[in-house]
Amino acid sequence: METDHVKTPQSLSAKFEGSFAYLTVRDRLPTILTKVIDTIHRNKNNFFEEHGEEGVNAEKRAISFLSKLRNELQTDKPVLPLSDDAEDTVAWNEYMQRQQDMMEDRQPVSWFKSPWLYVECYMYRRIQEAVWLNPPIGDFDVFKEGKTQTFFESQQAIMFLCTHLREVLTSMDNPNEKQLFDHFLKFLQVSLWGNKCDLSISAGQDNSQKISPIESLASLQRFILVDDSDQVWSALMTLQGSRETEKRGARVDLILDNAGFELITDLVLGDFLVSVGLAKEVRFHGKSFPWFVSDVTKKDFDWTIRQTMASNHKQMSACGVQWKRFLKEGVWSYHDHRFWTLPHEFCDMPTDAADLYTDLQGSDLILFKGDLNYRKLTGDRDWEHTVPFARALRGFRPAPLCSLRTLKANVQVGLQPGHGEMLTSQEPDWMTNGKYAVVQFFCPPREQ
Ligand SMILES: O=P(O)(O)OC[C@@]1(O)O[C@H](CO)[C@@H](O)[C@@H]1O
Ligand SMILES: [Mn+2]
Repeated sequence: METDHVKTPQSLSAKFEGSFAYLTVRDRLPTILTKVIDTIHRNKNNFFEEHGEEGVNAEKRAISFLSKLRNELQTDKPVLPLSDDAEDTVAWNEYMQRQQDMMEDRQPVSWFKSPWLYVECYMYRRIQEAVWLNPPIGDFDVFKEGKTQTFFESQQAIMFLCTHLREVLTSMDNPNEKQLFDHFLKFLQVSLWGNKCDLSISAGQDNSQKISPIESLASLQRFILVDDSDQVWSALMTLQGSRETEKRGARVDLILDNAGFELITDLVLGDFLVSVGLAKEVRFHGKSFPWFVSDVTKKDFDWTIRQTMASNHKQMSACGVQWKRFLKEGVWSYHDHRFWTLPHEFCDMPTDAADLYTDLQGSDLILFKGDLNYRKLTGDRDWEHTVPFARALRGFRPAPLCSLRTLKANVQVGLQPGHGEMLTSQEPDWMTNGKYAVVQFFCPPREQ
């Protein structure tokens, strides 16, 4: 639904030589494929132990499939239809046709000529195809090792955060609105910066782990380019006391991004919201297969809660126990939908995943974590920086929503005139260096 006078710009693409999209497709994606191949190879003995010769054959076939894929990418071959028969195969192949229909001069859809968002998502789906086509290793998560490692590397920061949360919750006896808001802001910002990288915010660079993630927030404030936190707060506050008969608080949907430290920051935020009555329900949405290296799947979600429960650190394990209880009581729930691992822009959701859109319409606040979700919200297009966020959403308006995102791709809307230009002149890579962030909110207008 195009309601505004601003024309929808073209998609970012590797066809623009030298662009961030181009460099990603040329350098980053083949490197990721090489690492995946290496991971599968290193697990050869495990596959043999579990499945005998069949496991080794599966390993060989998957590696040969992925090497071929890497070659197709590097030589800009036409993108191929998927050949497995998963739940989403038809949707992917239809989308490829849609891309084909948009190509100029009937050129084939290919890695360096088609939209970056599409080809990058497609690569992760092809990696999964390699696994699914080889049933003995069909359950293998090629990114699991990395996700586990980042979780263990950020133990110190996780302990700080869990301790802080438990202290806040036990010390808050009848807090006033101002106190509640201050704490809310902190947990929201920790979740925001959790997206910066998978290591801890406080001590990612060295290993000293002296500063708590909470203490670093003040110094990071100036890097938040758009901060609509007060509107997020208002969205939550309108639900306070407005439903006398129901339990107080909002239904919050948290569209997760990465596992490791970021997931912990999201769980801590979800815990805070529910524990202080700002939310009556938190629904976490993850991916249904391994995606973009570090994204959360159901297995990662469950594993993280189990690990947290099993910690020797008292406050950390107390958090894990509480989280398990929230899930058991249904106050928290985990959901996945195949749409989150399709290449579509979110404005396609009403037509291409109507059930998910209807589901999200029941939310009081949707929090979208991370860079890829921002790219999908805005269609990964070459927008002017001053275009309003509402315009870039192009009719995607299921409920009040907010993007919590550190900038790692060159799309940014909703800035004040001149702001983007100033940043470009001072720091040409401000959109991709992960230093900056946005808390960008949109509320659909009320029905007449
Ligand atoms: O969504 P996330 O985890 O914040 O970031 C995903 C990401 O690392 O992958 C893409 C680059 O290949 C970019 O969208 C972004 O930099
Ligand atoms: Mn991610």
